[in-house]
This record gives sequence, C-alpha cells and structure tokens, in this order.
Amino acid sequence: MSGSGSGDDAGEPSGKLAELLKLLKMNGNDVAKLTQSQRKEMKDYKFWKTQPVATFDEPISEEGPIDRKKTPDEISSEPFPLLAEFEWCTMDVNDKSQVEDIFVLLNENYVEDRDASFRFKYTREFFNWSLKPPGWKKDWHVGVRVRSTGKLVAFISAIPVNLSVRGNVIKSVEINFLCVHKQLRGKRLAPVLIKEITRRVNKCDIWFALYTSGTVLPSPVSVCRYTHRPLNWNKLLDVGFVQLPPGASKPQMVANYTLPKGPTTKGLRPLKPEDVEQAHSLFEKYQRRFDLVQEFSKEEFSHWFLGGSEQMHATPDTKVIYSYVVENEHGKITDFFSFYSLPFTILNNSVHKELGIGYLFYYASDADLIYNNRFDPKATSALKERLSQLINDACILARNAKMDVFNALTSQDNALFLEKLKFGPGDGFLNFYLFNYRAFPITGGIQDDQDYDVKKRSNVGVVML
Ligand SMILES: CCCCCCCCCCCCCC(=O)SCCNC(=O)CCNC(=O)[C@H](O)C(C)(C)COP(=O)(O)OP(=O)(O)OC[C@H]1O[C@@H](n2cnc3c(N)ncnc32)[C@H](O)[C@@H]1OP(=O)(O)O
Repeated sequence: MSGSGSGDDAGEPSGKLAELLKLLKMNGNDVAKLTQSQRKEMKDYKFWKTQPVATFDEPISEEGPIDRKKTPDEISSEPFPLLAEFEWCTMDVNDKSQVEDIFVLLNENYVEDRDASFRFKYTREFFNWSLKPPGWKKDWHVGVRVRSTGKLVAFISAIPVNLSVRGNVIKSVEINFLCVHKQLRGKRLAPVLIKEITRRVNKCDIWFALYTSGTVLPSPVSVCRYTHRPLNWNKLLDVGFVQLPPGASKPQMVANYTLPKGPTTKGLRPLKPEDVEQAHSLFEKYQRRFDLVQEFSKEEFSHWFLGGSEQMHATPDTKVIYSYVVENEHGKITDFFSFYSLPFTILNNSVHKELGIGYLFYYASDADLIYNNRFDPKATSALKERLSQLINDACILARNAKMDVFNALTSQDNALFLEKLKFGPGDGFLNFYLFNYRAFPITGGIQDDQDYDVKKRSNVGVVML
C-alpha cells in the first residue's frame, strides 16, 4: 500500500485497492498531492489566488459571501476562449452516444491505479442518477472536444443544490466530474473549465458552489478521511487488493470479516415511493444537527433515494442506489439508510472481471432525536447502538448485492460505528470547499493524529459522489 507501509495487520485494504481508493477524486496520479503538507504557498496557486475562495489560515470573523453581490447581466454571454484546436460542447446526457463519450473519458482518465489494471466502471445509469437531479440543466454539463475529430477531451458538471451552512440557506451548485484527458494535463485547461462553468452558473443568478477534492486547494472548510470495510476478503486478496497480514491465516481473515447471511433489524425493508413523506421528514430532522447540509425537497429526496423509475426496475447490473427504511409495528419509519454502487472494472485478470464497491450515502435515525444535545452521553450511546446495527445491515445488503468492499467517510455521525464495524482507515482524505463563501471550519470526524474523532464526530452532513 503506497504511502501507508506494507504492514497490514488490521487487514485493511492495501496495495491496489488502497491506491485506487486514495486516488479517488484526487488530482492526476500524483499520490503525494493528497497530503496536507503538499499545499503550496498561496502565491503559487496561480489560478486559485484569483478566485473568490478563502485563503489558507485566513482569520475568519464572519461567515458569508466573499465577492460583492453581482447580477447575471454583468456576466459575459460569450464562452471563455479556447485554443483554436478545441471547441466547447454542451453534453446531452439524454443522448446515448454523448453519455458514452463522457463515460469513456472518465473511465479512461478520471482515476486509475498506476499499472492501469483497474478502472471505474461508470455507466449510463450512474450518470442518469448523478447528473440529472430535479432542476438539472443541460448547459451545466460542459465538455471540450477536439475540433477536427470531435473527441471529448475534458468535462465538468454542475447540479443545483440548496446548501445550508450553519442554518444560512445558500442557493448553490455542486461541481463534480472535472476531468482533463491525460495527454492534455498541465496545460491550464482545468482553470478554463472552471471559469466556464462559473460563467454558466452565474448567468442563472447562482453565485456559490460546493465541491470536494483529494487535492489541497485554498482552502478546505472541512477534511474527512476515507474508510473501507472489506466484504469479500478472499476476492480482495485474489485481485491483489489486500495482503495477508504477517502471522494471520486466510481463514482467520475471512472469519474476521464474515457477516450474517441477511440483515438483522426488525422492520427493515427497501424504501418505497409511499414512504417519501415520512422518510423525508425524519431525514430533515436528523440532518439539522450538521453545519453543512444540502436541503432536499421531497422531489430531490425521491430522486436521490429512489432513483426514478429506471432505478426502481433496475437489475443488479444497472442498480446504482440502494435505500432502506425501518418501519416499526405502528407503521412509523424510525430509520433510513442508503448506499450507492460504483464498481471497478478489473483488467487483465482471468478470473475476476469486476470489483463491486458500495459507498455509504445518507442515513437518518430517530434514536437520539428526543435529546436536545446530540453529544449527551445517553444520546450518543443510543445513536451508536442503532447506527452500528443499521450500517452493519447496510454492509450485509451490500455484500448480498455482490459488492466486495464498502466505503464510508468520517463525515456525519460515522465515527460512532466505523471501528466497531471494522471499517479500516484509508490513506485518502477528502477536502470540502465552498466557492465564494467564507465559513468557519467544520469538523470532519478526524482528530489531529487523523484517527476517528469519536467524541466530536463530524458536522459535515453532505455526501458528494
Ligand atoms: C458559482 C459557481 C462556481 C462553480 C465553480 C466552483 C469551483 C469548482 C472547482 C472544481 C471542483 C472539481 C471537483 C472535482 O471534480 S474533483 C475531481 C478532479 N478530477 C480528477 O482528479 C481526475 C483526474 N485529474 C484530472 O483530470 C486533472 O488532473 C484535473 C482536471 C483535475 C486538473 O487538470 P490538470 O492537472 O491538467 O491541471 P491544469 O494545468 O489544467 O490546471 C492546473 C490548475 O488546476 C488546479 N486544480 C488541479 N486539480 C484541481 C481540482 N481537483 N479542483 C480544482 N482545481 C484543481 C491546480 O491547483 C492548478 O491551479 P493553481 O494551483 O495554479 O491555482
């Protein structure tokens, strides 16, 4: 496992898995860029120092917008100029061949391990879900093509979100899937893409954005750590994703990670359209505890957790989002959790073609809602017990859906159950950024020594894909 030593005595994912997971959402293939120590001096951020973002270690006395208030009329109607050999294109994600262009670009250039043995397996269904939430705009799926051949060589996307930062609601976008073809790296195309999406979003009278990256930029409002829970340890070993720790035997490792055959929570069942009213209301109540949240309308809740009619009739191959509720004997929904699937394709392996990966998404529980303070010891213990049970079931359901590893961040209340449920800390850190909005730091669920912060947990209540 690069960057974390070869010893793997906790049986955590190591080698290729760790490397790939670490590369997720980070810049290029430069693993070192993940570390905080790699942050440059502000003057060396040639692009970012020109943008309305907080600088490192800037003393913040008040939260709020950075730029003066503007109107869309002040924003140019013309796209940013590109070199003559390239042209802008607005991607139509309803068009099969254009979605394919996006996933070929991302699958081949977004994230990969060093020997190119694994790739993210983005699918049409994944993009239908992630790029087309309520209010999505075609204009915000921005590509760059080579003029002479039409080849798609860069992409960036925005989706609309209502963010709430410590109770202040901010009409914003989430930026994701920024990607420049490997052969065009280091040519300052990324800043042009960022400026162009900013222009298009500003034209719609939106001035703020949320984005995440493994890369350290000025200046994170929070940092969370990736964690990984092996579900199919033997397969992870077969494909070189974990190593056998010295002194341990394979059966011991398998036994350590073995989960019950089926979920154990009474009343647990998949989320149905008729649950949206109740589940949404529970979710809203639960989310109030966090400092950074996305406010979901009922329509958005349905989209993100039911995934639309396509997802409701999905086969295991096309299913992206998995959502469950717990209904008690009085018909009340007491808990909710969700996870999504984004597998890797395994290249050059005669036995295994794909690695299933589940990502913990949002959840809510009424376990501690009767307490005013979530950090009250009784509230903590009630929530810890309930979440441990629920997320253990999420792991079981993910394993039954053929996922081989289950990932979670240290965001939300996750620090309460990560260790107990055998999620090993990864090497990867995810930085959260706000564009044009200054905010006090938000806890990310890790201590100074980067261990899980069980005491403070996290106040990050957003999960980005
Ligand atoms: C109101 C609306 C606002 C909307 C916009 C809000 C902001 C959104 C911001 C975007 C959120 C994206 C969220 C995600 O999708 S995070 C996922 C990012 N994608 C990948 O990691 C995929 C693999 N890597 C690549 O495709 C390229 O390496 C990328 C495209 C990342 C950079 O291409 P390249 O390697 O060829 O570099 P360059 O020569 O063109 O440009 C160099 C400049 O770019 C700065 N850079 C490098 N990486 C990132 C990064 N991840 N976020 C922001 N900036 C980044 C870098 O510091 C330098 O600036 P400065 O150091 O000189 O200042």
